[in-house]
Amino acid sequence: MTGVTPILEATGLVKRYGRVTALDRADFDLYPGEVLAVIGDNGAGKSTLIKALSGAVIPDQGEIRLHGKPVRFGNPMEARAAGIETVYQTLAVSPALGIADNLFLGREIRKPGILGSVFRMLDKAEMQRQARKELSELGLLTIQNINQAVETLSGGQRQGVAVARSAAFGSQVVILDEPTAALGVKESRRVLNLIRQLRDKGLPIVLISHNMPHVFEVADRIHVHRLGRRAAVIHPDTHSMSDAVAIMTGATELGVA
Ligand SMILES: Nc1ncnc2c1ncn2[C@@H]1O[C@H](COP(=O)(O)OP(=O)(O)OP(=O)(O)O)[C@@H](O)[C@H]1O
Repeated sequence: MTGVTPILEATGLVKRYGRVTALDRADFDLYPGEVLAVIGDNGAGKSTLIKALSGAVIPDQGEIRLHGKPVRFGNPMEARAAGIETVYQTLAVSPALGIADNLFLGREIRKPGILGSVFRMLDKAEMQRQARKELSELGLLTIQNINQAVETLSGGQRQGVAVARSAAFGSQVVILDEPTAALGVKESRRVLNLIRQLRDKGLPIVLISHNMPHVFEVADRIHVHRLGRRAAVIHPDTHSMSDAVAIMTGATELGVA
């Protein structure tokens, strides 16, 4: 993609944990409007890369650029404020809260005027209205009751709420960490459709996954991580799953950036 500035880009990221080098001069780029999958063997450094991009880990060396401008995130809140939303498989939502509450967690809408500014009263009706709108735009309104506790939802619906939450707030980039790992076939399908919908709405997505068929189904490009760095970027239409596995395991160095 020559001539197009990546939305999110990293060069030469290094992160050491004692004697372990989790990131060893890793590069990364994400372009507008794409689903980029990140794959790699266990321990290859995928999580550390994603944590560095989302402010959860501060790299020892290297540079991260958002819209071409260097950024330094001291913590995940700073990355989020800059528009990088990360949905972790486990920490996606607060189970005991309702759907609308989950969507607005940490960004609650207050009532207008003095009720909100002084008495900090929440505008529940407005939050429910926006939650309903967001979920129906994403085709998730099979969920009947917007105040239903998230713990009563299915795994796929929960993931949907988490993804909707990340998509709802003017995000620039959404990072999904193993979104289908705990889901059944039907629920995985819904989440994959959701990923496509978000991409079609113009939101670029980073998808970390061990599930090759899912990766090959939705990704526009595939970043293959090996031994702490990007070993190759491949395309699902020109490379096979066995090419991907061969690069992951070091059996071949084939691949194009
Ligand atoms: N907090 C930490 N302290 C010490 N070592 C760590 C820490 N986090 C990651 N590592 C090490 O860094 C290397 C890369 O780990 P990372 O979790 O990034 O890999 P991964 O590709 O995400 O693996 P998996 O697919 O198994 O989740 C591993 O050797 C791991 O043991």
